[in-house]
Amino acid sequence: MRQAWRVADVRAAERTLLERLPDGTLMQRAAAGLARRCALLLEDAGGVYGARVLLLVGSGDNGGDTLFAGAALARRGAQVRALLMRPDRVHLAGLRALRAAGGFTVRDLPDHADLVLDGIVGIGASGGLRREAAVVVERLSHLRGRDGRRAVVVAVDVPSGVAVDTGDVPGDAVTADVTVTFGCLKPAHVVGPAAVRCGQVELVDIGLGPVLRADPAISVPDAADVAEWWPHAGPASDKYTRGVVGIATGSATYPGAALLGVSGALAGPTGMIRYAGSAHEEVVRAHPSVVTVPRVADAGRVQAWVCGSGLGTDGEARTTLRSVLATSLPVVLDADALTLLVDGKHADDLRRNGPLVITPHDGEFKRLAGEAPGTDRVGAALKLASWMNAVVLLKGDRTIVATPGGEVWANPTGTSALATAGSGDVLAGLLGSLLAGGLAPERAAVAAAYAHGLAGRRAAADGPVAAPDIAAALRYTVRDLTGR
Ligand SMILES: NC(=O)C1=CN([C@@H]2O[C@H](COP(=O)(O)OP(=O)(O)OC[C@H]3O[C@@H](n4cnc5c(N)ncnc54)[C@H](O)[C@@H]3O)[C@@H](O)[C@H]2O)[C@@H](O)CC1
Repeated sequence: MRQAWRVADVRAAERTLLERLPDGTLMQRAAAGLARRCALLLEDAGGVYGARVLLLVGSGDNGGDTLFAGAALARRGAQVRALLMRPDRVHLAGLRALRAAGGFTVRDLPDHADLVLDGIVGIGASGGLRREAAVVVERLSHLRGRDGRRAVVVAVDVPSGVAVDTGDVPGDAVTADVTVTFGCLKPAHVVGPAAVRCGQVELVDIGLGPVLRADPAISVPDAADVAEWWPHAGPASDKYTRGVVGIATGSATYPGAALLGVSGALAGPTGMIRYAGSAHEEVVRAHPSVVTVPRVADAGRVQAWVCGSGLGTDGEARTTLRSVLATSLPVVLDADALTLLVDGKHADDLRRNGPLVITPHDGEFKRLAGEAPGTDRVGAALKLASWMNAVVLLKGDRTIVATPGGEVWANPTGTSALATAGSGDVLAGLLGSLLAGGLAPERAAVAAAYAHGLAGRRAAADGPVAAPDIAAALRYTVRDLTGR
């Protein structure tokens, strides 16, 4: 698991360290780690000696890191040029170090560079990029290096132009191949469109960890977390003790939603699936292991329900929703069930004891919350989670899972391959199975999003992806993830 901290908490930790260490120590640590990573990138691309390195240098300490790293590369024989955003306000010690190592300043963007270090602005950024910086950033993609290859862009701490605490990208911003960050991750590395701008994120240890006292803002699961959480059958397990998941999705009009939900659940840990709904004949034909009935009331015992997609919004759909909410079991609500919640007729049904997980995309979120997630997706998801007393899985390139208690997770496995009709039905089915298998709601949501993303990637490796391909890939993804 990795974790990200907000700027104010990073600053507080940095202040503590700065009081304990001689002046400049932190910046030297940061610059040394940055230079080491840049040297490795250059070695991969033909060597450090003679490589053309361009530094984009802002007026704060982010520019200082960049100048010191540039000096280290110049000492190894790289031709280092620095473009200063504000020559009148530059980190003077950094500039002196660069010059002493043989580096130069330039007045305009050169035509060629093998490596660009983006040190325009780091965690001290406020608002969108200023004009002089935006003009430079717009032209970066034209830079060419050795053999006509595109210059490799390394962002120092964060890509300039991103909103560090929210992961928003309000305007022009650097798109990096690698982001070298210091001390700890920040939200922009793991959520929102900013995370995509970071490329590969690498962390340089500057000794911040022991003095980071605040709780992290966001956690990012890894494969080991998901494997550890995934419920496993033991020698004494039977189909009931492994959990029974109830799927109340789809309808005679939309049987596909039912089939996809079931196929997602089939990749989960439960020993049995019960389907309740008007698509019951199609479901049993396609999946003979599923026990099917026409109505939730007839379904028998389950340990969790999935309700929503393809249900429609008529009286029968309302009855289905009411029936699952009347239980005290964990419930996943998706798609049409979320639409049904909007008109307020189910307010009383929502006052229940059982855990609730909702899985909106942005449009559904807007209908539920009254406004789109906006620029602060984490903040918006937390607000809705608290308001609905539900775990909110807000779908996106970096799907967010927020709990009513204030915990936030960002899924790192997302892929655009998942943006296809029915993909969410597969996710909801898997999530329901994990809940029925005994996993706590937030872990079930995090683990389902993680496996679903990996399955999307696996399916995409074979060509264009439709939802059944994601469901088919899930089985192998779960095997690889859990070793079973
Ligand atoms: N504080 C510390 O102890 C450490 C800080 N480090 C570096 O210092 C950085 C933070 O330094 P600062 O606090 O000086 O802040 P930054 O260097 O991130 O940014 C502040 C400067 O950027 C300008 N600026 C602000 N918003 C801008 C915008 N939208 N467009 C263009 N320019 C803008 C400001 O005028 C100011 O001069 C970190 O990101 C990291 O790179 C590292 O050296 C590690 C230790």
